Amino acid sequence: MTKTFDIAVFQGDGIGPEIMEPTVDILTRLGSAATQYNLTFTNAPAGAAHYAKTGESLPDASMAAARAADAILLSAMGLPDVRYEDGTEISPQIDLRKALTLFAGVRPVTVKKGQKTPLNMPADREIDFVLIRESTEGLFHTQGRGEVTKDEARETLLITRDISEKLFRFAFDLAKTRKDTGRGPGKVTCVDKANVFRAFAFFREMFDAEAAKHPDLTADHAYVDATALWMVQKPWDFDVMVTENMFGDILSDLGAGLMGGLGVAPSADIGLEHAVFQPCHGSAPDIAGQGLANPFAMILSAAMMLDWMGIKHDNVEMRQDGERLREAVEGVIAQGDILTRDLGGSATTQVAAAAVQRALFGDE
Ligand SMILES: NC(=O)c1ccc[n+]([C@@H]2O[C@H](COP(=O)([O-])OP(=O)(O)OC[C@H]3O[C@@H](n4cnc5c(N)ncnc54)[C@H](O)[C@@H]3O)[C@@H](O)[C@H]2O)c1
Ligand SMILES: CC(C)[C@H](C(=O)O)[C@@H](O)C(=O)O
Ligand SMILES: [Mg+2]
Repeated sequence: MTKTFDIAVFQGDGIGPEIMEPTVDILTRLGSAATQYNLTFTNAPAGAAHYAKTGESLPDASMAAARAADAILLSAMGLPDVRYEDGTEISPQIDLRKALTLFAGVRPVTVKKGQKTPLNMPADREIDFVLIRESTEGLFHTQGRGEVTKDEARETLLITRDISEKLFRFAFDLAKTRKDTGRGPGKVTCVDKANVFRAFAFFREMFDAEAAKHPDLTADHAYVDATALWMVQKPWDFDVMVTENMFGDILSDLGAGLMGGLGVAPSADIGLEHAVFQPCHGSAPDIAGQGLANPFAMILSAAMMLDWMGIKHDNVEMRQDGERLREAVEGVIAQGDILTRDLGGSATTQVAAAAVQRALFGDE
């Protein structure tokens, strides 16, 4: 039986619409060819340009569309020159994460054998780990509400039991799935700064409590500064790592760097009910409107969306399509002759996306 799923689409700012359009084209084609599912799309205006025009960064109607949708696709939001009155940038993606309690920011880092990486990696090595960034609290708790006087500025880092327990359960479940499918050794690393901050000792305590429930998995701890070093020196040692919001924001860009750049770094912000799928990168105003944007991170985020919906709704075809889509992008990257400028090629956004369609559908 064919089931229809509605996707809320946040095209966002800068290169956002340029990478969203080919992604929605691919998803539409996959949905039309499928027999077990069909996709519809609801446009949800939001972001910095929308704020500049209307005074609203995340209109109620867009928030309602996000809540009503089966999944949410988001390209990138924010522009350096458009700011709220408090001086911070327009960032409705943070509001979405908080409003929909999307505590698990899932940011996979993979470098296949032979894929370009700035690391001098032994030929027999591959990188394959998942960084889970808590995405609703931590140092982002007072985002936009920090106290600033003439002589002092203050922000608060918040770690709660409720969110941490959900976060760690998610991390161990993911490690178990990866182990069961032969993808990883079944190890979760808690990345913190428990040597200095009581909040992180509390974080670690809750991690250890969840770890005790999973004797079949390995749990370890690493300080965030050492983790940055090891992500460069021996990234193949990680399986699932789980960390606070700000640490995860920074380390996930380092992870993107290992893969060759932000243009190939997908992500998913997942809660118990809802999820947003978006690249790790921003609106790239420096290259917007020139056809230079790499669409792969956005397309890979769409593949994560199919994975998530396929599991949630037990829709085998959708899961298979998620896998096929990811393999198509990986195939184009491995082939190496049709790449955008950030990966050393000269293909436009449209040409790179068309190569993925060819790999998927066998187009001429
Ligand atoms: N998730 C998001 O929506 C998100 C993430 C990060 C930054 N931002 C916002 O985006 C704006 C720009 O921020 P920034 O410049 O620090 O980060 P950015 O990620 O937009 O760009 C950083 C660098 O990476 C390049 N880049 C990014 N995505 C690319 C792609 N798909 N293809 C090719 N090159 C790509 C850019 O050209 C730039 O040189 C800011 O307003 C920021 O707040 C949004
Ligand atoms: C643009 C910004 C608000 C966002 C964040 O800090 O979470 C981005 O850097 C990300 O990694 O998704
Ligand atoms: Mg970031």
